[in-house]
Amino acid sequence: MEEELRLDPVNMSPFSKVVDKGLFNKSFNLVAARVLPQKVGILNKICRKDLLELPRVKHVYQDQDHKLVLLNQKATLDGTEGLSETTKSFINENNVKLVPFKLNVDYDYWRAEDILDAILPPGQKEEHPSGFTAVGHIAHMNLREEWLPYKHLIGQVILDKNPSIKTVVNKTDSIDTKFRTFQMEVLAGDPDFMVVQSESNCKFRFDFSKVYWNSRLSTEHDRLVSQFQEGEAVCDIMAGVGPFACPAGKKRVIVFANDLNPSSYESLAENVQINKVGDFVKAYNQDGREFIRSATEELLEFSEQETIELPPPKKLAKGNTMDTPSSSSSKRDIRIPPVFSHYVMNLPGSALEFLDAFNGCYEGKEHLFENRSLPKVHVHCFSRYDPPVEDILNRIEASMRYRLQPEELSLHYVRKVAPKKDMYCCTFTLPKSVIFGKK
Ligand SMILES: C[S@@+](CC[C@H](N)C(=O)[O-])C[C@H]1O[C@@H](n2cnc3c(N)ncnc32)[C@H](O)[C@@H]1O
Repeated sequence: MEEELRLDPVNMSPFSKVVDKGLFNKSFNLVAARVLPQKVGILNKICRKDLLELPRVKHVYQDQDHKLVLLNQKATLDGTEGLSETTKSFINENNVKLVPFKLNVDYDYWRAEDILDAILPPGQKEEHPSGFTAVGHIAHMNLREEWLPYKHLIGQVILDKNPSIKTVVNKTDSIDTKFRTFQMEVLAGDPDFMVVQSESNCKFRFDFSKVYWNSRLSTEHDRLVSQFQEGEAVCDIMAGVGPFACPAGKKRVIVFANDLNPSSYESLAENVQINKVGDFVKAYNQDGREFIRSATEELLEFSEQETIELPPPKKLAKGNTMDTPSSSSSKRDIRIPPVFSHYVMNLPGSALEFLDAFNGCYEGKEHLFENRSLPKVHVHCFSRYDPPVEDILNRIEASMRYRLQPEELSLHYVRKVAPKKDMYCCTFTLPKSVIFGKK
């Protein structure tokens, strides 16, 4: 088992905004075996268990024409304790001298957890706040009230110990705004909120203080995108900055992506460009309820006029072409379908209430589905019930005015957002009587 150096509590006022790094200079008294350089290899081999094995600490040092090999922390200078019989014999047979060794470490040596454990008052140690969510160069923390007096110290430690982090912020309220953004306070670093975040093989640029982004949803983004097929059309009604839309566009899925927040819309449009999916993804800035209807009509018009012309397959070395699903056929155009195959609604606090907009959205257009499946809806929601099915079926019915049978609803658990609040994705096929019925 690896040994650890221990850092005792340091005395620092919670109100100091700057960590006194000098307080973390520590010396540890150890014992070293002074051996000839040619003996280091054999010592390392046969006495390994008795040598110092500490993360981020080298255990062999030069001492004139000899080497000093550090022994484990239990070893005593007279060689009587903390060493195995093999090591003791090696020491005797080779006339090895044991000498005192002072190991000095400083602030740079310690991990963020060690430093925070030493600064913060004793309590539930495992809950000391060294964890954060990274969004681009921003470390996003959600500090509990008891740590707030130390927030600037915590921020500095996080900044110092994570080279890719340039800004540390703390969430100062719960998310309840219309656009699912939250107030934040800079604890350390530059007040720069413009980030570039990678996900699903795409890059997303956005202002983290103005739009919604949650890196914990990456699996959910990938899960839904994997259900979309090349050439299908997807209506992403609450698209944010494009974490469903851009990866889907890369798969040559046609996406109408919308967000009501003007800042999200701007970033969405920019991310479409950054990820070079402009042939497949169109960005909109409307209310979701109106968008369900307007996008459904616009897609039909669009499909009657246009096809998407794909660039010729990329040339590879020796004249081979890159083999993609559609480059195997000689046809290079993708026909735009007249109907959406999927509607995505990721606004878990209220998206179920938007389902009424599907009533009559394909009224008089039954013929469009003669050779196609009816569209699927993937709508996210929260539920406080366990099991949640009845609660969700009731809410779908209240909004869509149609009672789904339990077997018509596929419920995917996404994540826990609070002790009694889970997020789900409900997937179901839009019933004929809903979409072909009256508005
Ligand atoms: C939970 S976020 C999800 C964003 C994105 N789909 C994702 O997975 O990261 C919900 C989004 O819905 C947008 N929004 C809120 N109300 C809306 C509405 N009435 N119509 C359309 N979008 C809305 C917010 O601006 C926010 O970007």
